Amino acid sequence: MANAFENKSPQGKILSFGELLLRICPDASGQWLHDNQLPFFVGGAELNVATALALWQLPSAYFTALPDNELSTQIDDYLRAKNIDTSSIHKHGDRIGLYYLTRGKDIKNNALIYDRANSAFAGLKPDMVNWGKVLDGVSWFHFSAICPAISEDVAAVCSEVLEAASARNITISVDLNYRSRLWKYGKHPIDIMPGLVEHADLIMGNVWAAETMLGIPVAPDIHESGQQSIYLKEALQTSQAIMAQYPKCKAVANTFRFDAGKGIDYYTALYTADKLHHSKQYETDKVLDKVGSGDCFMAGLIYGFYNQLDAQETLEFATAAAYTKLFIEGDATNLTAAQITNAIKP
Ligand SMILES: O=C(O)C(=O)C[C@H](O)[C@H](O)CO
Repeated sequence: MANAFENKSPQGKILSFGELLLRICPDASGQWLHDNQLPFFVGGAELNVATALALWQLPSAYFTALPDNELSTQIDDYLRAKNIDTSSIHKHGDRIGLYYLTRGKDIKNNALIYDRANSAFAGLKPDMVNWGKVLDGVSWFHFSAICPAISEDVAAVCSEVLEAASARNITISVDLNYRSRLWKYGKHPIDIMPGLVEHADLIMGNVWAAETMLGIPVAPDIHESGQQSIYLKEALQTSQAIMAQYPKCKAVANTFRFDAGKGIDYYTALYTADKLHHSKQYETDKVLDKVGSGDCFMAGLIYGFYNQLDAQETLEFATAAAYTKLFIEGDATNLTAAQITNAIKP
């Protein structure tokens, strides 16, 4: 069966929209102070998506805001060398956002420190950007729940660009990536996200994010058995509830990533055309870098739907993309589409 996006979009650019962040990586022992060295990576959830798509030979474009200075020019050159179209990057403001993450740690703990207040992206306001120009030639628009978590103004900008993209019949995807360290401006995700998600054709996240952001409840005893079949049943219910609540939505994807000692167990589900697909389960007892694995899954879904793969092929590609990212240091994948296809679990 062909996929749910088949007749939706002509094959234009895929524009990822979000804040570029530099990740600074101190080591846990403080050796960086003695060595005068702090490793870093270029990141930001939506840029990680754009980077993967460009590497996989799709027409990938990226919108962010950066200050008009020499550092931004170097970053711009770096992204263009990766075949990312940066022509719509908005130059204003004074800062590039940073985050510090202790080497080898996950963003879901105290090892994460944000230093992104007053960044150029956080300074975006409605009516500042000509969206007609930015969206010219775009057939797919991707954003994530990190953007509206930054400030009320940025949430309003998200709404503005989504209205413009919807009016142009552009396919829209969203990653419900919940960052509890953000959302500090007096609004909760549930106040903002439903109004943005209503524009989305493809919604990716997990059942807990759907609860926090869209108010779709998760069974309270879900962790009791730990069985895959119970989690998949929950994925089905959450997906059906999302589809009922958001009539524009054509596909919902959920990931399940559980810590297992120093490693993880990982599998995913995709609901589309009234059917729940699930991936193979991947297991590993060690992981190098979890950052950006979810972004890679998102990019894999876009890759599959854009290339008209069927739903199961799309899901297996996206899952292998996310899983293989766990062994790559840095924010984005460096594996080609062919390498990922070869890594799909038989
Ligand atoms: O938290 C953010 O805003 C980031 O973009 C940092 C990481 O790039 C992101 O969490 C990875 O998904």
